[in-house]
Amino acid sequence: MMRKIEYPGIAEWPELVKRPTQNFEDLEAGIAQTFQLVRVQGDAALRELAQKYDGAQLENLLASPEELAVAESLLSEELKQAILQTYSNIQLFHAQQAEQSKPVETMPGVTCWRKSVPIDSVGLYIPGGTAPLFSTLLMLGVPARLAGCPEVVLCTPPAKDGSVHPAILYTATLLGIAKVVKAGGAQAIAAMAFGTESVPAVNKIFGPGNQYVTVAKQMLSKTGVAIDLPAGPSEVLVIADDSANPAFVAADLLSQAEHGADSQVVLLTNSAEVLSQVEKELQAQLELLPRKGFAAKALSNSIGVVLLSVEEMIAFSNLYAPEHLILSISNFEEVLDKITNAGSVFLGNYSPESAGDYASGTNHTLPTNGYARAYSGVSLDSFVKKITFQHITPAGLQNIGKTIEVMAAAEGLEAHKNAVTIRLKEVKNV
Ligand SMILES: NC(=O)c1ccc[n+]([C@@H]2O[C@H](COP(=O)([O-])OP(=O)(O)OC[C@H]3O[C@@H](n4cnc5c(N)ncnc54)[C@H](O)[C@@H]3O)[C@@H](O)[C@H]2O)c1
Ligand SMILES: N[C@H](CO)Cc1c[nH]c[nH+]1
Ligand SMILES: [Zn+2]
Repeated sequence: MMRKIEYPGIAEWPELVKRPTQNFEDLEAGIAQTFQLVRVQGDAALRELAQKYDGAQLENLLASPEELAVAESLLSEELKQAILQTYSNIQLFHAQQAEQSKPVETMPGVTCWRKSVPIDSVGLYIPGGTAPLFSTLLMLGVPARLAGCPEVVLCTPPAKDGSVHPAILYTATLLGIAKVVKAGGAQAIAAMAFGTESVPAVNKIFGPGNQYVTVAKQMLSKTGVAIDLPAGPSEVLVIADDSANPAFVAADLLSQAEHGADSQVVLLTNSAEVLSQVEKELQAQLELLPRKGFAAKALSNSIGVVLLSVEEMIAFSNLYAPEHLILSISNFEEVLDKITNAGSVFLGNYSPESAGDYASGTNHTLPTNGYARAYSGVSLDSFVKKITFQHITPAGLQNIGKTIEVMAAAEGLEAHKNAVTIRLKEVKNV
């Protein structure tokens, strides 16, 4: 069960907001070996590691056109409808993120503008180690398509029999993604970063995953391949006052705890009574879960904290910077402006976090492990570069030229100054 902490002083908070410790050095050493193996042996390494980590013996690393074609017939109508509804909601929410940058005349004759240009090739990692997260494919594939990225590659771990879940294949087909690679973990990230015989190297890699996937993505920082954000083991922080429904709160905590043993969930409350009721609910609901083992382990890494007031709880939450924040408090409208660090926020007793995981339209690929202090979740912007343009007329150069010359001279960069002076001389002579 969760560790219970009552009225910790502010000095104790920095220790409390630390996620369960991981030995990153050991992880990095193993991942560096995987990177090297994939760089040198390409597809052969992917086959070897699929056998080692996923128990799958693969002839072909790519899902075949037949596997893709048959997937639809393996899904219920109900599930296909749910996928289509979710697709539509994500599309609606992300389409309105498109930026319309208008040209700005900063001085007469000096015009600047910015244009969003899709990233040429992107790789999507879809987690599949313990559950086939086809919802993540919608979260990444819909904005990739809206942005207009021409080349989209998908990697996901194979099941033991070498198959990929039909819902992932069906969703890939809906999105027009034909290259579905059966590779998981750090080896999938390496394949998309460096390329193999079957997997093209891409410019940017997207997607959440366990610690191996997340650390592998972070290790790419010096390779020239971009990543979306560190989106590791799922987490949720619930702020609950005495208007909260303990059964709902427990259900939300368990919804993220069941993702994996390395997930963490946090309950903050200003009522010791709410904490003990939630604990009872957690025990009862946990028993009913098929993924009880994962959830119980995650709960043992989790905390329930009693604080003095809503203000204190918000301050603690801002320091923790949760991936998901749920406000189960009566006056949530009054505190929205005080939230400074969170990936995605759910308001009131009837906004379960699962709504954002699946269907409301917001993106569920979100920063974990405190990275919400500085990172945003995936959005349409994640799939484009913003290129700036400018055009200066001869009259415009006369207006701005002196400013450039003075600044360049002050920095001691004479050639910069001269690039203006040489033109101004010509403009004056015309
Ligand atoms: N933050 C987010 O936005 C977000 C969204 C969805 C899911 N998630 C998280 O994604 C994760 C999915 O994890 P998962 O494990 O189910 O699937 P996964 O696909 O991320 O990882 C499975 C792969 O991990 C590798 N692996 C497993 N054990 C290994 C070992 N001992 N050494 C080296 N590699 C190993 C294997 O290659 C395997 O294919 C969960 O932690 C979940 O909480 C996060
Ligand atoms: N909660 C996860 C993000 O941390 C996303 C997800 C996918 N499926 C269910 N949940
Ligand atoms: Zn979830």
